[in-house]
Amino acid sequence: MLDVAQSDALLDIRNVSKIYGDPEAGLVALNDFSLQIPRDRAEIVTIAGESGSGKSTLANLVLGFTRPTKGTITFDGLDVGSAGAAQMRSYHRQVQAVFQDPFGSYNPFYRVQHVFDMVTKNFGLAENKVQAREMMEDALNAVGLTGDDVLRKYPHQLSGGQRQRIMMARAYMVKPKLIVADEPVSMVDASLRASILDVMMKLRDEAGISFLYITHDLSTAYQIGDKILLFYQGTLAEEGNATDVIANPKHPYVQLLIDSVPKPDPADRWKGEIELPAEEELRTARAKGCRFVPRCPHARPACSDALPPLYPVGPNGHRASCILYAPE
Ligand SMILES: Nc1ncnc2c1ncn2[C@@H]1O[C@H](COP(=O)(O)OP(=O)(O)OP(=O)(O)O)[C@@H](O)[C@H]1O
Repeated sequence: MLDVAQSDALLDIRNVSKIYGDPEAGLVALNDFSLQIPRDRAEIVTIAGESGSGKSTLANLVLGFTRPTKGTITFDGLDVGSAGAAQMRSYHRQVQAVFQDPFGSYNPFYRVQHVFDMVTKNFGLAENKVQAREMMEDALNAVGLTGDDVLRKYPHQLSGGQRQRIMMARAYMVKPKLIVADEPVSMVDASLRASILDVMMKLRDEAGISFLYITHDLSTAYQIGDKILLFYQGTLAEEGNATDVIANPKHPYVQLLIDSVPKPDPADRWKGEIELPAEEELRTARAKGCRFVPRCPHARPACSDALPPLYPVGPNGHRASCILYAPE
């Protein structure tokens, strides 16, 4: 993966940690994380990992809903962690969000039209009603829907896939540079999932919109094929091109997750009598080592001394945070 120079990045996350509670001893939801999304080409960056691995924390940080404990997030030169209300307003024109089950928070008595009226009003998108309607049609067409079909309907009259596409259309209407999509496909079945992925890829390729795509589902990341980052308990375990990582995972956690590797060599296992700390202890700001030690078939004493850096393990920026790959 290319390491985009700071000035070239659209989104530039540098050494960001989010610690809940005491900064010295609290729970580390995200640990020393860096990511750059380039300005000159749109890409879909998949963030994957188990429940509690820090994915939503990252989404909330990027959206400015919560601030980093350490590190900086800049977008087009704006320091998202310290921006004021007016700056955040213009920021949210450029960075939109699509969440799972978005209609859960909408009034079921409003027609779909209301969702679009609100976004048009809030962001001052149109000069008049005719222009607003044209923009709605354009946005709905971009996600494979038409206005007459959906605008007059109530949320419960739509399928899960239609609701998600409507939320993509709503985000697209604002013409953002980045969409943070937190589990946009989790509520829908496999065939509709593919159609939402098609929408994301179309918006990437035709509208130049990048995505931070947060999911539990590795098969969708594989279909998209851009960059993937796999989190384990707030730390980045492995990153690279999705096809490389999924075909050839290197971090023992990612190997387990993908379950595509032969059983580890028994001779390689830690055989000594060691007392393993509770996993929550490994997440506190005082913890030093790799958080995967209690579950890792390759664990050795050095793994508890320090969290390994990301070592190169393959082409296209494929890197893994595991001492198995430390240079001799
Ligand atoms: N406001 C908060 N206060 C304290 N701890 C929190 C808070 N928000 C999240 N956490 C903790 O931070 C860790 C990461 O949570 P996060 O929601 O980012 O994980 P996730 O990967 O998005 O999980 P899921 O897939 O279940 O949504 C978890 O241990 C969670 O309990």
